[in-house]
Amino acid sequence: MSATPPVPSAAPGSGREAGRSTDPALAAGTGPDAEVVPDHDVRAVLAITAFRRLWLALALSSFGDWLGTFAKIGMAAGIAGGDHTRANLAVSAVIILQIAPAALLGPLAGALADRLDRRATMVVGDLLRFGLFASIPVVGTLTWLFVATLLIELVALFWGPAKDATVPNLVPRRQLEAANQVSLAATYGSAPVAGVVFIALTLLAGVLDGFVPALAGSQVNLALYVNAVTFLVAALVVARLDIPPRAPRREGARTSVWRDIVEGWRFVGRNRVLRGLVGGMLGAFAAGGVVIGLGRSLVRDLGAGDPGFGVLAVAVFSGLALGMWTGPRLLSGLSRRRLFALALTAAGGFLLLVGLVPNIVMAALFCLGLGACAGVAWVTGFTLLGLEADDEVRGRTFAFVGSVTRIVLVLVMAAAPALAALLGEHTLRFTAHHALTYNGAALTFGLAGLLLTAAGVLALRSMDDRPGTSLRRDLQRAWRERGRSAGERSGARPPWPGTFVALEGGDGAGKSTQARLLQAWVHEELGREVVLSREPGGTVTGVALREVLLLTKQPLDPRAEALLFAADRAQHVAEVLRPALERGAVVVSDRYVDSSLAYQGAGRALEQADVERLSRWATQGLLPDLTVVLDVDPATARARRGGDAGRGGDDRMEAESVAFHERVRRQFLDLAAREPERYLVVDASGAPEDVAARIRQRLEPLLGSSTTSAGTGPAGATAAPRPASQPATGASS
Ligand SMILES: Nc1ncnc2c1ncn2[C@@H]1O[C@H](COP(=O)(O)OP(=O)(O)O)[C@@H](O)[C@H]1O
Ligand SMILES: Cc1cn([C@H]2C[C@H](O)[C@@H](COP(=O)(O)OP(=O)(O)O)O2)c(=O)[nH]c1=O
Repeated sequence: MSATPPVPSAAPGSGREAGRSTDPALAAGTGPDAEVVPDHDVRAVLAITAFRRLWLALALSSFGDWLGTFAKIGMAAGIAGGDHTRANLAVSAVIILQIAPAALLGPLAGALADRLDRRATMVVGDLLRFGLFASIPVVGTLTWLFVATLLIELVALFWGPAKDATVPNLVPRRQLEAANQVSLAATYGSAPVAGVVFIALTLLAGVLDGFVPALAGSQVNLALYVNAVTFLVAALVVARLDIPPRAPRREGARTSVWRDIVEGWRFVGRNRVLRGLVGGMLGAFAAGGVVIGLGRSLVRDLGAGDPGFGVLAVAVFSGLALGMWTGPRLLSGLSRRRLFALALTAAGGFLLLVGLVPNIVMAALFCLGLGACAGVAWVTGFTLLGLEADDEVRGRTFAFVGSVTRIVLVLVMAAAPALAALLGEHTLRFTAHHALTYNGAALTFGLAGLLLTAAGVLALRSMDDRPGTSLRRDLQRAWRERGRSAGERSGARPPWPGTFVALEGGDGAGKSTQARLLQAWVHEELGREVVLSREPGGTVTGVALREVLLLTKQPLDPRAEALLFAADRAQHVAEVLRPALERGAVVVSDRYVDSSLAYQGAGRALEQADVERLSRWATQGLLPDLTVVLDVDPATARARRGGDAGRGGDDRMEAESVAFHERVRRQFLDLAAREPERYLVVDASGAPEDVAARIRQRLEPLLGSSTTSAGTGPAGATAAPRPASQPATGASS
């Protein structure tokens, strides 16, 4: 099965590939907050022709799969006739047949598929599915629908691993995660499209079947034919694909599938976090089983037919896609474990509402929320699974989770209609004229909602990584920082008591002058410990690097230059900034990360993302609480430098062209414009005291809120440890 339902092992870039990754950028994380810095540029990964084609084929097949699923469910219910129970059973049977093969034979088929030629496997697989889907309406019996469903899924069992295994051969490892994201978008994003197309086709078929005999009999025939054609097109696309030869497989990897499964099971059992994760995922899949198994029945009880079912399916899958795509970015600052558990709990709440509110429009809205929360849970759970599972057992863990979640799904789908029948219809009477009647399907939905909420709470209990920190405060903070880029996200600072201010701007803008004024104010007026430092050269090692960077007469390659600035910064953070912040000091740094982004990124025209990544790595994501950009035109700055007797002649940077310094200035302003809440731009052409007053005005609330920290008070205030070089004394150059 390749698209329905969302199961971890179905996606490219899942454990098997991730497990093989040796890219330090991808393998960096071992905990949920560990920094993973893959290249997320979606356009760049789709620019790889071979991957784009495979992706297109995946999108087509997924679209076909979803359309086929809706059509088969519709057809099963239609053939089964008006009897409620029979229709439910037929729908369940279709879905069980669709999922069971992967649950039971997934790992085995994966191992077999690895021995076949991948392109041939995919092409033959798509052709077979074309034939099978087309045959369903031609034969038109319930039995053949079941048989064809089973066969289609068996084919998909081989197609999926062939496709999954191909992706890492087409895409550099660094871009695997982006490839994963666009593949997910294709797999799940095609669901709402398929839902809309399904509705359109069923409505259209109603009009057409008078004219075209092949469409008569069932409204869903047209959908099945369209679906068959998508597989034909996908086969043609893959046939033209240029797949590089395969890397030899590790010996032993194909020995015993059974042992692999057992090992995966043991590993999960031993690890508290994985237990929470897998438990939560099972809860989510169980709830999914209820939705799929009883969705149609619920819709019917709400008085809507096939189109109504389509609407709810569109809502769920739109939400799913939305949640997967935007959710993790939206609350990027929140611990992933907490996000996972919260998303599960919220999904449970929505499910409960779907069951409780007997209105199709409200149900569609709640389904959207349900889908979105489930999408967030899916992506975070999936990522956590990859990060938590040790490299060598990761593939097996994914295989295990993939199989177990499917089995749970199947069992619940089979049990849900029975439970619904058992629960039967109940009427809540409020007054003589007001009453609400719930039938078994709605009650089962409500029950599943409660169970999912409980699963979320239990998951949080078992894997919370911030015990003692209020969840509400964490959420508020994450909400304030929502939508920041990956770079900024990892900059969410650990809760150290100090305050970090960086001063940025061109050479001669007045940074050193302002740093001294700031130091005096914080120390004398606020009575807090101040650490004044600078880059490059804030440490003994840094002073040596500074010599090379600014004074060398030898040519220095821009990349070497960027690396040396980053080396200086790494030492600076480790030796000066971090300890001071941990102590609770106010740290003022004359230049920081933004200087690299401006001088090496914009000035030297190195790739912005590379410079950013380098700095992030060097600083372990530490960003200032406030960055002050002293803005002045390069000519004025040059004139000031010329008038500064303490300086020697221009250094390597200062000697650069006017255009270079213009680019640097523009970049500082652009960076500030992107995040106004973390930046202050001051027109630095005014008098030093005016500039200082403006900075103080902005800093006052920031420093006021953290004056309770260690190291405050007059006694400790004078002991402002300096970095090895004493940048505060004299001009900084
Ligand atoms: N606002 C200002 N107006 C005029 N001159 C200034 C101002 N700020 C600083 N200067 C002078 O400009 C020169 C460079 O200042 P400095 O603080 O060393 O800049 P930077 O650290 O940004 O290179 C010094 O001679 C300083 O006295
Ligand atoms: C920190 C940093 C500085 N630089 C440059 C900017 C400055 O020209 C030089 C540091 O010189 P410095 O004399 O400390 O600055 P200023 O002239 O403003 O007082 O190094 C970079 O190019 N990248 C960086 O990451």
